[in-house]
Amino acid sequence: MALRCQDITIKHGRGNVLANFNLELSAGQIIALYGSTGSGKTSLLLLLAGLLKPSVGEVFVEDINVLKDPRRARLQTGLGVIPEFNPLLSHLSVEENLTFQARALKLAYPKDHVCEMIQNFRLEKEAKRRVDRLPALKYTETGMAMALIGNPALVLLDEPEYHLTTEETVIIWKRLQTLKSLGKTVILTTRHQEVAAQCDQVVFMPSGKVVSRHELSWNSYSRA
Ligand SMILES: Nc1ncnc2c1ncn2[C@@H]1O[C@H](COP(=O)(O)OP(=O)(O)OP(=O)(O)O)[C@@H](O)[C@H]1O
Repeated sequence: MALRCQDITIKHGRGNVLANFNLELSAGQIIALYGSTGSGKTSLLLLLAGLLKPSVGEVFVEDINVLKDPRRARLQTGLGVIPEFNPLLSHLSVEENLTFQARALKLAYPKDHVCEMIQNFRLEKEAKRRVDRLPALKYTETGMAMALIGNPALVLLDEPEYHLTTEETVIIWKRLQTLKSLGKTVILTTRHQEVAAQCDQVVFMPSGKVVSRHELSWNSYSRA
């Protein structure tokens, strides 16, 4: 089991973003949280990352209770760039950001992990550049490197196609397939049907209804 959300209610202000929300997903898949603006996709990512507390409910990642054991859960969960909660420090370089993350996760041999990520994402030329001066693809890849540096089982990405060209989106998609082949679970948010349709499973937000790609019929489910 990659994750389980049990009877989750998230309140923002006076309203509920999610109410009595339940979700169970198995490991090793690419999963889309698909829904329109304001349907709670980012809130769910933050919840899974342990960065948002629900008013009610429990969250388990790899059988770790995220609310009761956030430190252990954090080692299993890598979060990419989220506009509302961006882990990238804009005035620091790629290398400095990765080093910061490696130290925050208390990884042994942080330099080795930083070098590995820079090599894997072919960020050698950009390593000393400030992240706010990177082209969009390299910025997204730096966010993915930040998410992956602790070798988590679950990788969370908020609209990874955002700001990217079609060709760049294909490059990111290949990277996601590689993560899947390594046994990782990838959860991404999207507002785009064509992105969701490429994923193994689609979670319709805010209902939490899960449909596998093979069962998907957009005509009947697009308003689920
Ligand atoms: N910190 C906050 N305080 C108050 N309301 C919030 C907060 N964060 C999110 N919301 C509200 O909660 C609802 C869900 O927001 P969320 O960002 O999770 O949706 P989303 O599906 O990711 O939307 P988008 O596709 O635009 O990113 C929205 O109505 C939003 O305005």
